[in-house]
Order: sequence, then C-alpha cells, then structure tokens
Amino acid sequence: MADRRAQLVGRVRGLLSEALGSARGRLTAARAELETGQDRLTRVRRAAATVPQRVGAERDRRLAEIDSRYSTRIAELVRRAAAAAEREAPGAASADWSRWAPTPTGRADTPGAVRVGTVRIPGAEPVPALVPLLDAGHVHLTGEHRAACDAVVSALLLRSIGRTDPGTVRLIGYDPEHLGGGLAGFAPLGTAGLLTFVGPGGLARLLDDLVEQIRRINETVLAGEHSSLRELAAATGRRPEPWRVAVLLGGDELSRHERGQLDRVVRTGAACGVHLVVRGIPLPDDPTVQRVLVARGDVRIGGPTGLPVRLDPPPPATLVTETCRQVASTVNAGPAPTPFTELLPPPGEMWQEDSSTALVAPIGEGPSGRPVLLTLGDYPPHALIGGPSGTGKTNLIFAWIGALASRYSPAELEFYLLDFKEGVSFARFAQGRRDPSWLPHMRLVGINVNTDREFGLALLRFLAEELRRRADAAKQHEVTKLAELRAVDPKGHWPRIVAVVDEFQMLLAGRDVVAREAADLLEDLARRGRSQGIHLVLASQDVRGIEALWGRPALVAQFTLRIALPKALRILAERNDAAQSLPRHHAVINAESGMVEGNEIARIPSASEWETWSELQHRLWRMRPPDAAPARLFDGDAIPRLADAPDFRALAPARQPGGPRGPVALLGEIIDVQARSAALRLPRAPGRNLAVLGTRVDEACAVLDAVGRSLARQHEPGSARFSIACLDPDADHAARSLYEDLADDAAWYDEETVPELVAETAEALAGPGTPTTPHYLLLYAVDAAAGRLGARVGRRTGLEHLRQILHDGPERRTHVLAWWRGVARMRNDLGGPASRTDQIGAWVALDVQGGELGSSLYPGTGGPDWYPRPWRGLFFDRAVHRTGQTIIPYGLPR
Ligand SMILES: Nc1ncnc2c1ncn2[C@@H]1O[C@H](COP(=O)(O)OP(=O)(O)OP(=O)(O)O)[C@@H](O)[C@H]1O
Repeated sequence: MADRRAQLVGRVRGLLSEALGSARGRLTAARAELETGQDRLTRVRRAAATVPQRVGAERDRRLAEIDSRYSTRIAELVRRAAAAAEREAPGAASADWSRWAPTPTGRADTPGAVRVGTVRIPGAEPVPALVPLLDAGHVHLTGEHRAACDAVVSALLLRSIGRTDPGTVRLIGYDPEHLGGGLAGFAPLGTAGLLTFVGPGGLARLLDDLVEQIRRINETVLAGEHSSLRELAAATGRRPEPWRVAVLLGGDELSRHERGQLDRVVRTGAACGVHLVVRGIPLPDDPTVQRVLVARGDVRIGGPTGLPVRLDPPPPATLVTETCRQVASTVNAGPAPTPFTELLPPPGEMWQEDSSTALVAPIGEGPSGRPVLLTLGDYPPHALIGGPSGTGKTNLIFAWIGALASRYSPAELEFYLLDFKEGVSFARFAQGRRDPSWLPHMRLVGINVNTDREFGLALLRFLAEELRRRADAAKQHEVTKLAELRAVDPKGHWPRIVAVVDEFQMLLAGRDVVAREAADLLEDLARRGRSQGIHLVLASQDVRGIEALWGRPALVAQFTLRIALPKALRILAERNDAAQSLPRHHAVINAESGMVEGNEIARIPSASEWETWSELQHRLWRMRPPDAAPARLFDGDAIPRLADAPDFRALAPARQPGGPRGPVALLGEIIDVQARSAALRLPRAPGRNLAVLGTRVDEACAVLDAVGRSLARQHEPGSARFSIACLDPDADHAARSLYEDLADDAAWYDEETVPELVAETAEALAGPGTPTTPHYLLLYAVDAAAGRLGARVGRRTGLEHLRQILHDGPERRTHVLAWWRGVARMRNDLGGPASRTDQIGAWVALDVQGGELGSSLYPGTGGPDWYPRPWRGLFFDRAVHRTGQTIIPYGLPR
C-alpha cells in the first residue's frame, strides 16, 4: 500500500517536477518574449518620436508651396482685375480726386461703371470697386452711415457727369429730409436746368414723369427699332436723349401708386437712360439694381454677402461745384453746332434726287435725333422764315441751300437770291475775285439791294414771266402741273425754282408803285407758282416784314411752311409761341401754316462759315455741267462798268452809209435780272434828244460818257461827228477823257466857242437835205452857257439856235445829248417856265425830286415816284415808257 503510496507520491512528484520544469521553460520563454517585446516597444517608441518632426516639415513645405502659388495667383488676379477696372472705368470714372478732371466719352459711347472705392483683399494691391449706373441700372444704398452714403452718391454723380458731354446728364433730386442738402454741391447745374429738386410730397409726380419719359422714349425714340438708347447710340452714332438720374434720398412710406411707378422705373428705366440712385426707400429685386451696403466699418457692394469695399473719400466740395459750374456754363453757352456735313448726302451720292414732285432736304436734327425735313412742292409750296437779327437766318438759308444743292443737280433746281440788307455773305454763291467757284444752281444773287427795291421788282417780274412760260408750255401739252409737264416733255429744261428774298419787307415798304406792283406779283406767284415749280422763300428779321404781309391774308395763306428762329414773332400762328423758348441755333419748323400741332424743333448746323461752305461749293462747282455759267451778281454797292456790259459789247459799227438807222445810246445799267443796259434809240424822228437833269457832276458825266462811247462804237471811224462842249470845270476831266478817246471824230468846245457850235449846227440844219454823217452834240452843264448863248450871233441868239437844233435836229441825224443842272434851268433855255418840252424826248433825272418832273415831262400829274439817291437815275423815254426806269450809271473810266 505504501508502495503504492510511494509510487503514487513519486509519480506525483515526477509530474510536479515535470510541470515545474515546463512551467519554468515557459516562463523563460515568456520572459524572453517580454524582453523582445519591450525591446521592440523601445525601438518603436524611439522611432515614433522622430515621426512628427518629419511630417511637420513636409506639411510646412507643402503649405509654403501652396501659399506662394496662391499669392502669385491672387497677385495675377488682382492685376487683371485692376487692368479690367481701368479699361471699364478710365479717366474721370476712376481717377483720384487730386488729379480728377472730366473726360467725356464720345457721343455714341456708353460711359461705363464708375469707382466708389477699392475692394478689400488682404495682402493684395487695391482693386477699384466699380458701380455701374448710366446705361446700366440703378444703385440702392442701405445702411445708417449717412456721411458714407453721401460720399458714394457724390462720387457716383460727379464721375458720371465727368464721363459724359456737358448737359447730357440731368439730375432730379428728392431729399425730403434734408431738402437737397445731400446734393448741395451740384446746385450750379440748376442754372442750366440740369438739376431740379422735387419738394416733399412731389415723389409721385416725379415718378409719373419718369414713367412718362420712358414711355415716350420707347414709343418715339426707340420706336421698336432699338432695344435701348445704348444700342441706338452704338448703331447710329447719335444719342438723342439725355440720361435722367433721379436721386431719391429717403422719405415716407410709399403709396401703392408710388411703389408701382417705382417698380416700373426699375424694370424699364435703364434701357431709356432713366436711372435711380436711392437711399432710404426699398427697391425691388431686379438684375439692374446694384446694392451697396454702407455700415460703419463694413461696406459691401452686392448686398451683405457682396465684395467688401474700402470707400474712397468724398470728392472735394470745390471740385464738385467747380465742375458743375463749368458744365452749366458750357450748356448755357449753347450746344456745340452739329456739323454741316450731317445735312449732306455722302460725296458719291450727290445730285441723285429728282425734283419732279417736290424738293425735300433735311435742315437739322430733331429732338429724337432724326433729321427734320423741309419740303417745297405742291404742299407746302412757299416758306416764311422769321427771326430777330443774329439768330441765324442767314445760316439757315445757307444750310437749306446746301442741303438742296447737294441733292438736286442744276437741271433739277435753280436758285434766285436777293438780300435786302447790307452785307455780302451771299456774294460767295457767285464767282468772286478771291474764289473763282460759284454755286452751279445759282442764277442770280442780289446783295446790298436795300435801296434798290426795283431790283426786287425786277426779280418778281422775271419770275412772273417764267411762270407764264411754264403755264403756256403746260397748256400746250395739256397738263397742269410741273411733274406732269416734265413727264410729257422729258427733254425740256424745267427745274424747280427757289427764289429766296431776305428782308423782303423792304420790298413791300411804302405805298408807292413799287410796293403795289411787288405785292401783286408776289400774290400771283405765290398762288400760281406752286403748280409750276416756282417756290418763294421770304425771310424777315423784323415783325414789320410779317405785318407787311398780314394785310394780305390771301398771300400769307400760301406760305404754309413757316420757319421760326429763336424769339421770332408772328411767324407761326397767333397762339403758337414755341419760338420764344427755343435754344440758340434751333428753329421751329412748321408745315401746317404755324398751327401748334405742326411744330417740329430742329437743331440747325453751322453752315455759313467760309470754310464749311466753300468745301461744298467747290465740290459742286467741279461737278458743274460744261455749259454752266456763273450766277449774275447784282451788288447794289458796286458801280457797273460799261466795258463789261453785254449790251455794250454787242454793239458794232453798222456797215451802211450814215451808220445805223436807229443808233442806240446806252445810259447805264437797268436794275433787272439780266444786267441789261438802259438804251435810248436815236432814229431820225422828232424829239430824239436827251436831257440829263441834276447837279451831280460825276453821275451826269457818267451818263454822257456812256452815251458818247456807245454811239461811237456803232460808227466806223470818220463816219460820225461828236461835238463835246464842257461848261463846268468840275466836268472837264471826264469830258476831256471822252473827247480824247473819240479821237478824230470829236471836236472840243468851251464857253467861248459853244455859241459858234450851235450857230453853225443850226445853219446846217436850215439848209436842204439830210447830212449823211450823224452829229451828236454832247453838252456838259449847258445851262452854264446861258449868258453866252443869250447873246446874238448874227440875227439870232445862241439859245434860239439851240432850240432850233433840238427841234429840227433829230430828223436830220443831229441829236442833242445835254446835261442841265436843274429842270428850271432847262426850261429857261427852252424858252421859259411855260415852254413846251416835247423836243426833249427822253431824260435822266439825278438829284431832282419827282414833283419837279411833272407837267409836260411825265405823263399824269405830280411827276413820277422818284426819290433821288446816290449813283442812281430815273430814265424816261416818252416814246417807249409808261413809267420811269431806275438806272445805275456806268462808272467813269479811270
Ligand atoms: N446753327 C448755327 N450753328 C452755329 N453758329 C450759328 C448757327 N446759326 C448762326 N450761327 C452763327 O451766329 C451768327 C449770326 O448768324 P446769322 O448771320 O445767320 O444771323 P442772322 O439772323 O442772319 O442775322 P442778321 O439778320 O443780323 O444777318 C453767325 O456768326 C453765325 O455763324
């Protein structure tokens, strides 16, 4: 048992030691493992301790790299943004106030956005912060920082004004709390009507007005052709409407109506140049509304989440007022003239129009930017132009003539022009000494005709004759109107005729025969000219011009086209005072006899300056047809020359013995359209003598000189006898010059020898037969010889001889062409105050009153309507005249 026990114990011991051994083994292994683990841990820990260092360095490296890339990118973006801003807002739109000055864009360009400050980008160069306004939209300011808001408003407005032409931005202020205080610096604009304030309570009216402007612009200016003024300007180069900027600075709650109108303006204003700058009134959301939040320390463009901005300082007060003063004074000085070329077709398209039915040409630009047209045709047929001196009548006439002459060729249109006031501006239409060009359409230019109303009459007579010729032709072709006549007679020369008479009232002044005949002719031309293409354009600076017509309602009624320059009176209809408020260089054009409904306002370009006009005239002159002749220039201040007179040049010696059968003595130029000479026929008939009457030495000598030279031109040398007697030393020079030029055909007599001349001539006449050689006695101041001639020579006195020559001479080719220094003196020489004067068949009166020429010298009683004036004479030939004819003596040869 013990053994068993021992055995068991042994076994147990064995098992135990075995277990112990294995436990010890396992412990050792575990210890070794632990050591290894701890070792690894130490190593791992060591290694782990070095990791953050490495990672941080890498991270920093990466971050630095990103930073550098980011700053370069930002710098690049900032640079680009700044360059874009510079392009978008150059000059006055963004310049610092210290060097700010207006830099308007062109008429057709849009002004672009303007700067109010800089965008805040930490660490970067500042980028201009721009706000678009004109042609873009509206600006809505919110925030309590009033001074900063005011600075933004001032900057916006001043920069906008500086980017546009003076006068093209109109401000309307509504500032019920501060009564305009917010816009005080802009006050000088008010003097030019560019700033108006609407008082408290006026907001509804202001908004109504803006809505109405938008409606009008959409309807009449954009007229469905353009979607905005900006687009119209880009397409046409014209900007017919100003920008209207309403600055609304607070106020009460809006009424429903006001809100509705405000919404309309917001939605539709920008396209029509109507803009809002608003603070203190909510604006609806719209893409055109730019929000600017102005809180203390935080300014943002584009609302609370928009770009942070550092505002610029406000513009200095003096800069604002000075700029506004400048703008106002430019505007008050009137608009810069539009170029004359706007009235003309392109150079390659001149003379393309057909005048069969009417003459149509632009005269200027209307408020909507469209050309305002003037028409002359069946309706309206004639025009009246009125305007006080200096308002641009002459200029308007130039502009109209230019616009017509560039469209219609001389075959389509002819001009006749008469200027009753002093001045030579119209002379340039005719050929001049300085400028050889002339306007090919111009047939006649009469200048300085102020005292020569006869010239006006002559023009009217000429036109009346042309009217008759046209009416006859029309009748022959069985048509009634010019258009029809031209259609049936395409080869005929039937241009439309435009006759312009400036200061026409001179023609109708007075109650004499000239005025009466002129008014009758005018009436006839006005009535019947319309259908025959003869158009009258009458201009007057003086209300009397119109008064002169007013007495003839039938005449006035034909002048349905009325053109009134600023401050013109009575040109338009009675209650139409549109001309009173016209700006400079504008005109009211009215083709409805002046009725208010017909008013059209046109801005007239400057056309009358020498360079402007002559460029066109030279172009048209170079285009003239080969047979074109210059216009006849009648200058009332000029003295015509006999050598230039067509009638004188046409004279030639007659081939038959005794010279021409009825030689003509030329006396001077007739005041008429064709520059003809007044001619006295000297056939062999009783009374064919001439008396020149008056004390004016030069004029009397000039008449006798022309008489002598023109007669001499009709005779071969040696075939006529000229006896020249000069009895006034003052006439000696002129008489001698004629004597010398007539050479061998002339004999000289003086006070001593004149009795012999008359005695010898009278004796020759007493003999039988008619001498073959004509004898012309040119007696200068013959009355001075009355004493000498009163003495007897043989059986009779010299005066008796003279009377006999006057009486019997003409039938026998002996003519007395004598100057008496008064009518009474002549009568004395003829036999006394009651003596007959029928041997004086013709006379030229110089400084002799009409009344003195009555009884037996002139038909009827009381003598002719003749008021003496320098270098003019009244010629009357009882064989051919019913009334006297005014002549201009030819100048004496030097
Ligand atoms: N549309 C215009 N644009 C620019 N200048 C103009 C215009 N119209 C007139 N002027 C200028 O104004 C001045 C007066 O014009 P103009 O001689 O035509 O006036 P007027 O009415 O004919 O005067 P008057 O009857 O005294 O001759 C001129 O110097 C002319 O150049």
